[in-house]
Amino acid sequence: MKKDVLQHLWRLVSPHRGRLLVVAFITLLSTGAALVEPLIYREAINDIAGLFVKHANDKARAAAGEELETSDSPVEDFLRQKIRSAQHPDTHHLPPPTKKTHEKKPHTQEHVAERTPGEAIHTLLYAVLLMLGVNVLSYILWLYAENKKAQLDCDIEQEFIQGAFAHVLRLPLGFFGKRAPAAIAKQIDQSEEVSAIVGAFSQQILPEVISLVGIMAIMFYQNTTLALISVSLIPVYLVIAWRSSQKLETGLNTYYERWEDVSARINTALEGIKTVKLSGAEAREVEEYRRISSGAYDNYVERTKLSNKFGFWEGVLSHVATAMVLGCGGYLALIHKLTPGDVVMFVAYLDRLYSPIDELCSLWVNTQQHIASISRAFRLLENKTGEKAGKPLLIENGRVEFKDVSFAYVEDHQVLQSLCMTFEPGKITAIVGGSGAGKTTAVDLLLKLYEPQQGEILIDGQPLSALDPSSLRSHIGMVAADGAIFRGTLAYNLRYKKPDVTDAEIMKAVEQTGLKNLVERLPKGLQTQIGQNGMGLSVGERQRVQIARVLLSRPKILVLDEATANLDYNTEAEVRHAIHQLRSTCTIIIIAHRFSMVHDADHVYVLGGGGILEQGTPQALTEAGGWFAAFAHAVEEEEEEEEEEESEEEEEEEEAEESEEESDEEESEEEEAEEDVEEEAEEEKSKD
Ligand SMILES: Nc1ncnc2c1ncn2[C@@H]1O[C@H](COP(=O)(O)OP(=O)(O)OP(=O)(O)O)[C@@H](O)[C@H]1O
Repeated sequence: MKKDVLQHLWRLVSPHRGRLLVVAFITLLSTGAALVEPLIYREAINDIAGLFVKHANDKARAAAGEELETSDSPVEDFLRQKIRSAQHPDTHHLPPPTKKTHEKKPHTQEHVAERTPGEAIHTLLYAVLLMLGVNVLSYILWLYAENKKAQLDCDIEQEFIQGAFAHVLRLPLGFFGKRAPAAIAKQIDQSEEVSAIVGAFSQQILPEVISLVGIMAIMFYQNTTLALISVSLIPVYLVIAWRSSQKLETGLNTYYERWEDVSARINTALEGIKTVKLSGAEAREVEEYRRISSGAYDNYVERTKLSNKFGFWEGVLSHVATAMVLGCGGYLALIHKLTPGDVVMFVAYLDRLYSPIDELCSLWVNTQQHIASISRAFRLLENKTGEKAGKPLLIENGRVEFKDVSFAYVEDHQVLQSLCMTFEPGKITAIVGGSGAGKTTAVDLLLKLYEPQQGEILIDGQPLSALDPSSLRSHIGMVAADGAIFRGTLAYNLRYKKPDVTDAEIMKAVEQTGLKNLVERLPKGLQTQIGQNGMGLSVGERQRVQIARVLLSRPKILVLDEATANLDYNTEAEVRHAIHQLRSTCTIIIIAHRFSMVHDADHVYVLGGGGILEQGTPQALTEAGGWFAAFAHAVEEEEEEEEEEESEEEEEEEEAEESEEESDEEESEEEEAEEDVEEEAEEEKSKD
């Protein structure tokens, strides 16, 4: 086990060491029964054996005409008489016992002392009561320790997962591009492993070691020869256990990685369920799952087989040891070197001796596995690339300045090169350019999602590198085409960036973004549950929810990255109107492929080749006849076509409605005429 993993483990449990020790101590007390029980067996069995010894001696004494012992107790005499007549029906003619009192001597290892039936019954009764008492007490203590441990488990587990989750959330965005979210989630969620490790520390290692030492001490104290025989196979046992742990430890990292891949695969398919269905890829996804999971299952079966193989040899050894103790113990009892109670006691201890060794060995193997799994989470914690805290942003106007900013995601592909841009407060600045020109990258740098390799970005003169990311982001509202809608109510989603906004504020933002109809249509209005990724909302509605969310946060800097790409022109006009209302209090940055979104901007930057191709007002750029002019021309034509299509559709709809109304009117006229005819006919009938 590596030193750093031990350090992590210690850091995990050390704040709770007091409670851990309490659980360990109570568990230790509860295992005390295991130490006491064989001693009770010995006393009970030796006293019962003493009964037979006494009976044999009594018979010999009677044959020799000696006086038989008796007691003052009538119960004792009755039992004695009962046993004698049950064992020897022909001895009823024996003379009644005289008043010679019995003297109770202790058993020694060489011989079993005589016991009267009363004494044997007495011991048996005490043994039964003592065993019951000890076991019930031990069970109560165990229960208490279990409950304490469950609470401790939850606390440590929660602390650990919470810490890992918080740490991962602070890692830079680049980290999340490398691994599937489900695999990261599995790496964070180490609940089973934490619980097992806490259990090992609190309930297993210490109590098992102490009971092992206690059992050995008692065995050696009772009989060195038999104790030596009992422990003679332990070294072989330990070698097997050590080899088993070595073999099972190898490849653990790959093993856990495979299971993470399995989770990631299922999750990815479920997240993209619509694409899976539309591509008819259900069977392929299942086959892919089968391929990935087969490797993980094969590995699991291999490990289980290996573990069972070693388990088999460990079991054989403990049975051989029991047989040896029984054989040698029986022989020693035969030659009067041990009492039968001693032999039974040793066999009972032997069972308890191998059980903690077995427990400790499998604990070692299991703990290795749990630690291998948990150290994957520790590795996440060791990732120190997390966002560093900094000074809070003291925002005044929200002026943004890019000063010679260069950035590359990977070597050999410079996305931005010495980029200089200024975004003035109270103005709308647009960034346009071809696909892959670096527009989104530029605003991601402004949001501190990535750090530029060169240059500096300033907000109201404060360099971004010195600012706290959370403070910075709290002043910037960003609407992106791929923004998330979370599972929860519509109100929860709207409040996500600013949880304390009032219902009235929400309703205002809802109106500004054209969401009013949606809210009225939904069964529970703002309290309607929205599915994962906005399931249940149209794409345009999802985008409007995000725009409303950002408007509610009243940002000083507003960034719209393709925010209206999925809106029709009427809704886009509504949103544009809402955005323009913020103009006086906000620095607005718009990235768009639609001319309608940028034609009334105050300034436009055209990005390309890592830098600025053109800049100026939309009018100046259109007249200059460069990239922007071509863009404006092409997009205008497209937009006009789309607008025409939309207006044609609207006209058609209106016409259809009108014709429906007309036909309705005609129908109602016909119905009225029919009703009149029917009425007239009835009137004529009644006259007749
Ligand atoms: N996480 C990433 N890792 C590596 N390369 C990336 C990453 N994100 C973007 N890129 C690359 O950086 C370049 C700029 O991407 P960016 O998204 O900023 O372009 P864009 O101008 O916003 O494009 P579009 O208009 O298509 O959205 C592209 O070549 C893209 O492939």
